[in-house]
Amino acid sequence: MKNSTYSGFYKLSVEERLKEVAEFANLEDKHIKTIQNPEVLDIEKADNMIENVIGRFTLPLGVALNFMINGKDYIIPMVTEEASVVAAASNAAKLARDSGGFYTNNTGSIMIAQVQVTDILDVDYTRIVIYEHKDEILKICNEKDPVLVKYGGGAKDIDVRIINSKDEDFIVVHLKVNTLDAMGANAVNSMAEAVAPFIEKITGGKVYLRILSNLAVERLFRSRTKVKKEALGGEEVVDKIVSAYKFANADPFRATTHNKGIMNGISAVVLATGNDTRAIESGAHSYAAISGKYKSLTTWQKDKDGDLVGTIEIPLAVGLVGGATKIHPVAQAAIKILGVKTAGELGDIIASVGLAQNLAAIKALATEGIQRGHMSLHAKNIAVTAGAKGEELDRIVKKMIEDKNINLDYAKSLLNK
Ligand SMILES: CC(C)(COP(=O)([O-])OP(=O)([O-])OC[C@H]1O[C@@H](n2cnc3c(N)ncnc32)[C@H](O)[C@@H]1OP(=O)([O-])[O-])[C@@H](O)C(=O)NCCC(=O)NCCSC(=O)C[C@@](C)(O)CC(=O)[O-]
Ligand SMILES: NC(=O)C1=CN([C@@H]2O[C@H](COP(=O)(O)OP(=O)(O)OC[C@H]3O[C@@H](n4cnc5c(N)ncnc54)[C@H](OP(=O)(O)O)[C@@H]3O)[C@@H](O)[C@H]2O)C=CC1
Repeated sequence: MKNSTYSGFYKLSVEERLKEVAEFANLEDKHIKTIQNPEVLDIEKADNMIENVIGRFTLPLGVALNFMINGKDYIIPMVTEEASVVAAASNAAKLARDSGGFYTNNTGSIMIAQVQVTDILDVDYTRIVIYEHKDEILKICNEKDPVLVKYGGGAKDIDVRIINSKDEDFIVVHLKVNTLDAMGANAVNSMAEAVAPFIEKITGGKVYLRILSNLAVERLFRSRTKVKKEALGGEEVVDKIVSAYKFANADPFRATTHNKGIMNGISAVVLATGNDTRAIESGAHSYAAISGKYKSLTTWQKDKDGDLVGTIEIPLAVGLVGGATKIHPVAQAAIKILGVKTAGELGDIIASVGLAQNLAAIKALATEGIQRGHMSLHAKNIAVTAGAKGEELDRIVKKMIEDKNINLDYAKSLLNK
């Protein structure tokens, strides 16, 4: 069985690391060449991805190690501009490994599209009329995407909600669509637009907005983990981590930063796999506030043995088909590294990375503080900004950490010396 645990992986050269990952994931030559070549997103492809293209923007692709999820080992590709994120994820996954790593479940791939119906006086009566036409509504939606239906997906159900706004009451029809392995935005938006004339006909109202909701409450991913107190440095550390969680859950100012730490990991995998980071970010923060108060997306508690147990529950509309996932060559290589076959498996992994990322951050915060680990890795960025290269760079980083003086002025003065 494949093992994603490596000690000191970061001490290898870039080429050696890629070789290890290639062996683990059985990467083909084309994937290796893609990862090695920053020019791989050719300008024609880029020009077709967005508008007014004038070039490309490259970011580092790293891998988080040590992840065991549902008994399977994964190496996790992450794209981020922030130092210490990848190290922290690997660190936490290593802590969780002794107790089996992460265990997940999810609610499936139902996306919601909203059709807003206005100019209706008798909203309660009309709501019931719309439900009577559910089968016709679903039929019109499904005619729009026979491919999705062929694979077992498509529009499955509706909800009809009355929204009380300040000026008027209106109706919003939710189309609930199983988008299978697609993120599904284009798929459900097409359905919402196709069904709008029929909804106008049966209600006598006027349809305005027809668009998906990024609050994907029927696409929830859950992950749990347990970390032995010994791995954390004792029960006292468990208590400190639980207390850090309680702070986040009680105070939106802290919860925002706590959840930003979770998204450090989540957005990095979402980006690496060519998925839509804004869709995931907006859904996550909205879900964190679903009770009416903005809270932590994770929970941390002490179990009867004094060990730390944690959970995450988060909407994750990620896909393997569609969007940039199928266009961006590095995203395809990232999917190959993960070895995932379904969007559900990808979501399970991403939720687990979020939980791990949060564990690393709050462990550091609750004990030694964030600066030692984070700033020692960030020191490399500072030394590069100062103009250091090669062996000189390593020496300057070492000296800044030793002297606990990690800033640009000091890096420049060391370089001049
Ligand atoms: C930074 C570490 C990992 C240092 O880690 P360490 O404490 O020095 O521990 P270690 O040297 O024993 O290393 C443990 C493992 O970490 C990994 N690791 C260790 N060093 C490296 C490295 N250079 N490159 C790659 N991986 C590394 C690696 O897996 C290693 O195992 P090994 O390979 O040695 O068997 C630790 O201090 C940590 O996890 N800190 C948390 C850092 C963090 O959360 N950064 C995110 C940015 S800060 C932020 O934006 C979010 C925040 C904090 O505001 C969120 C919040 O407030 O909740
Ligand atoms: N608010 C938001 O978040 C919005 C996001 N977007 C963007 O939409 C894009 C994602 O849209 P999405 O609908 O996923 O992309 P696509 O429309 O590109 O892909 C989905 C389509 O792929 C086909 N398909 C083939 N195999 C499968 C399978 N196994 N499972 C599911 N579908 C399959 C389906 O039918 P068929 O072949 O007939 O197409 C399906 O409709 C992202 O780029 C996102 O950024 C767009 C608007 C708003």
